[in-house]
Amino acid sequence: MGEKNSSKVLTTGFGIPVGDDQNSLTAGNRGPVLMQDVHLLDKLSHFDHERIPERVVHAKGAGAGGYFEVTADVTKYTKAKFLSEIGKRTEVFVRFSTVGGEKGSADSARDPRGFAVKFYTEDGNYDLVGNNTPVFFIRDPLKFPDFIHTQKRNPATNCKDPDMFWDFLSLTPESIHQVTILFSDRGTPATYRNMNGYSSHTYKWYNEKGEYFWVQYHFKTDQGIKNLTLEEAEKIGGSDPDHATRDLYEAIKKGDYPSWTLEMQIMTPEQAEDYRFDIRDITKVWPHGDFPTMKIGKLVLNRNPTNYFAEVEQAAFSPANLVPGIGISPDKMLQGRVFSYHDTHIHRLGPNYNLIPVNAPKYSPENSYQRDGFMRVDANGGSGPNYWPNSFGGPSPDSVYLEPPFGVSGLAARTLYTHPNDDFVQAGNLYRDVMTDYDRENLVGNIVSHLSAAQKRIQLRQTALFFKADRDYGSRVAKGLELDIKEVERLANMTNEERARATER
Ligand code: HEM
Repeated sequence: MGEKNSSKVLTTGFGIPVGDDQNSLTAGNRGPVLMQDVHLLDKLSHFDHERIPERVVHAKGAGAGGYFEVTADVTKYTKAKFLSEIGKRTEVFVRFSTVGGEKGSADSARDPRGFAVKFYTEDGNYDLVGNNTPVFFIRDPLKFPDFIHTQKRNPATNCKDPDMFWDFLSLTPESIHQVTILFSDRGTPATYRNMNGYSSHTYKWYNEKGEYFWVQYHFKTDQGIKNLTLEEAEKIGGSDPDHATRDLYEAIKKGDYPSWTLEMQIMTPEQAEDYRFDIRDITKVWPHGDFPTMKIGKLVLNRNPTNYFAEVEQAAFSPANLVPGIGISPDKMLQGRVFSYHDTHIHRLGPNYNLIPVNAPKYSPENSYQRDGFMRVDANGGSGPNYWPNSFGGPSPDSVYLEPPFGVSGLAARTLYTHPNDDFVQAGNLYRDVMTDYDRENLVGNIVSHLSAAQKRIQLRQTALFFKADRDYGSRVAKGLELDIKEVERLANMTNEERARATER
């Protein structure tokens, strides 16, 4: 198998040759075992400590290596070096995932899919940690832990719970756009190769002159979008729960390398100011009619990991890993995310997780004054200075890498989010204008099949939201659930607070 055992003599973890790996050291041929069987103790102890915490979300996933190639000149928008010329290639590592399930859960689950890309650039690692959906359920990071709790298991039964799932979503009307995508067949992609990836958030690009732009990333699959129907997903979930993981591995193994075309939406700050949708609101898209996409590159996956744990399980992505030329936007969800990933990686992998080969920069030296900590397994900065400023020739900051200054304003307060457009218009447009009759039929069927397991009052509250997005949409769900359509309409006409009160237990 591996190169490591090339000497062919089995050793302990400390390299000491082992004479017998089948029979413990015992007193007499039937035991008991002697405490001095250090090989047995070492082997059992290492096994006892094999598991690390799984990711709190996105625990089940598959990964692969490859490259990103630039196909258009974007230097007037960004000074990011890896995007600096047509034809330039950058090594990447990509991990796809489901969100709510555990590490052993089925790849076919109805769930958004994670689409995380690590670019190993000459200015350090840039992570774009997106999903296969252009929007999200919530727009405030304060809601994220509660939202995720409802997608996981009931604290008493330890089972998935449709009441929790729909209770939270129906009390969180801004989720309607993402819920509509999730319950379409796009909620169950056929494979990881057959789905798009999106930044979902708005990010900032800035150029050499210090001018900045708001951007959204769209990785469009070159394999074509393919989804599973509810029946297909349920069948595969039972018979082959790792189908998407295997599909990715097998395709790359046989040289059928999957690829995605990166298309960008780009907006000037002036255009953003009076734009009809809030560019900081991750529950909204920028309709392509307003901002057409521009093709700028190609992402190709052509290398399977040789060891899953080493590369995929230990991969640690973070929206905080940005390179000069790319910044975050004032989207408060994104602000929350730039804290959360580093924090969770320390819990999952330890404070030196940045030195694990899949996470370490490959094409720029790590020149920091960070030292020590658990599992600092490299030279730890050797004898060089461990503080700044110093006059011993240590690395120094260079202002050329600073992000240009940007303005922020406003009164600090915990205020209810308001914006002239409402949360239902884009979900309604998606239902009416983008979906086909077949899509709408499956959407309603998928919702009815899931929502029917929740309490009646929750069904009513959620169906009122579908109704607010589109009358036909809400009416068809109501019919499928055998709800009183008059009651649904009455709830739809209430404010969110009134609706919540009217449907309390
Ligand atoms: C405030 C909102 C959010 C918070 C606090 C949050 C937090 C987290 C955490 C703690 C992890 C586990 C990371 C690990 O253990 O390696 C994670 C994984 C992930 N999140 Fe989020 N998340 C948020 C929103 C989002 C959004 C909006 C997206 C997509 C646009 C997203 C995409 C991902 C992906 C793709 C992964 C898996 C990365 C991998 O493959 O290792 N998350 N998130």
